Amino acid sequence: MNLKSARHLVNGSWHTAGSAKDVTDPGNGSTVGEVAWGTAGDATKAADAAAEAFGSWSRTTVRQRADLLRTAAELLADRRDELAHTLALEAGKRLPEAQGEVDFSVEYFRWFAEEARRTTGTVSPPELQGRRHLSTRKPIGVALSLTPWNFPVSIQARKLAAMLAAGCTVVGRVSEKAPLAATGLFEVLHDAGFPAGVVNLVHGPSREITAALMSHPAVRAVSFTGSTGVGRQIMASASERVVRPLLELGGNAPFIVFEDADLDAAVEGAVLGRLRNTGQSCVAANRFLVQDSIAEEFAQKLGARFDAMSIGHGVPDDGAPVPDLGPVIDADRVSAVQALVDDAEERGARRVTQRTSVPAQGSFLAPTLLADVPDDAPLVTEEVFGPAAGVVTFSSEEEAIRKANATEMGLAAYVWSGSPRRGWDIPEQLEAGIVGVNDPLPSVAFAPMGGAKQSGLGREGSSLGLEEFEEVQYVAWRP
Ligand SMILES: NC(=O)c1ccc[n+]([C@@H]2O[C@H](COP(=O)([O-])OP(=O)(O)OC[C@H]3O[C@@H](n4cnc5c(N)ncnc54)[C@H](O)[C@@H]3O)[C@@H](O)[C@H]2O)c1
Ligand SMILES: O=CCCC(=O)O
Repeated sequence: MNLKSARHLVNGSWHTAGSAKDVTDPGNGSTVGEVAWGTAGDATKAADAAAEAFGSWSRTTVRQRADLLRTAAELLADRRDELAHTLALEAGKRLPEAQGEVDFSVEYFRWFAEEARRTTGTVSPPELQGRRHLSTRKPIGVALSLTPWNFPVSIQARKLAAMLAAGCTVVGRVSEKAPLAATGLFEVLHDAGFPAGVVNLVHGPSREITAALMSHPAVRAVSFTGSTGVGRQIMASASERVVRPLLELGGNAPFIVFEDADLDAAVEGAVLGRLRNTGQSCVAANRFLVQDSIAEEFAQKLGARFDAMSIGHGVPDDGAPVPDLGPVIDADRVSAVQALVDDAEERGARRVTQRTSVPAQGSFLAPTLLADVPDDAPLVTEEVFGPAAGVVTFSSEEEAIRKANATEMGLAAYVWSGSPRRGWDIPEQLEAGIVGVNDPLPSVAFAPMGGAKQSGLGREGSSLGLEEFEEVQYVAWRP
């Protein structure tokens, strides 16, 4: 595999048209590779290739598609360590988390290899003698897979596996901040034997490439993961040609802890829920809503856990232990998170964590917990996307639910309680697409992933993820 150079894949051939940009290791600022920097013309060629391949690929049997997806899963698993190493370097991940991301990506290819065979339709009983009513599911057309840097491999895998299982051909674009391992994923698909033109990839300036792809007449679906702001722009441009949008956007997950929770388990859940991927996860626990009777104890225990974490490069030299926390993606992310913390302190929030020192080289932040955070502080009203969070208190279930839902975002939410009734009742009242009950890591390939409100439209994974790339055709038949 060539994991130093993110190239374009068009009609089965790799090339590096255009100039190139460096890809940087957030853990020390060194260059780890380069990404080809194409143009709108390259994007159009990729969409042309996908359009040309659609006719034959959409008519392959589900058995053929399932077999290829299974081969891709096996090849991806074989290349796991190589891919994870590059992924850890370019995205600033801890090596075990990068390995976990590739393993998770394998699951999507396995799952959709199985789901491909279940694209069944219905036959409805007729109301008049002799008539027949059938509905079938067909691939929608050329689909676009546009993804961010935080989970660059697994988010592409979640989209590509579903699109290919449905019988769509694909053009992908990945974030220039972490394009190498994601390009390695496309290489896996190429090497697994997907025919030329079925899977294409183009790198380059986001607006120009996306505009060229969205205006291509064969493109019928766009699956975008990223910020809500860019998601709105994608949705507006999808409206021009009535392209079907699937949008996985920003979050602001409440992590609600009731006084009947196992407090130590809740604290451990909070560490994982907040600090997985150095806090840069769309489903991350963004703000802690804690019942007032246990709020101080929760904050002190969580603050102590944050302060005790080791911080460093995610791929340490010479067999040194992997640190508990890696860098964030770049200096802009450091400043954005720091600004939210500073602002909350100016509004009267109290710092619970003590540590401020971080490694001198690279984009690091000390994990930070604040208490007594006002309800309107951006630290709790906005997506932090980094290793900091605030504790807000509540005194009743009603107040917890009101505060949890007081956001335009609705991706994930977490509930910690020992009460089976709360485990059932509270999720029903939360405006979120995903709820973890005593579970800080809800994502699995076989369950639906997606958000309510401004966190997005549609679902990925599960059987619903396949339907996003299918058109239902109804046939009324008088034999
Ligand atoms: N809901 C989910 O499943 C999910 C998953 C991961 C990340 N996210 C969200 O993504 C955001 C962080 O990722 P990001 O900073 O890469 O997001 P982003 O929206 O800035 O970028 C996402 C992708 O879109 C491209 N892009 C940027 N501006 C564009 C434009 N004007 N037109 C077309 N493409 C454009 C980027 O190059 C990147 O590839 C967070 O808000 C996070 O919550 C959501
Ligand atoms: O950032 C969003 C993806 C998170 C996940 O897949 O669990």
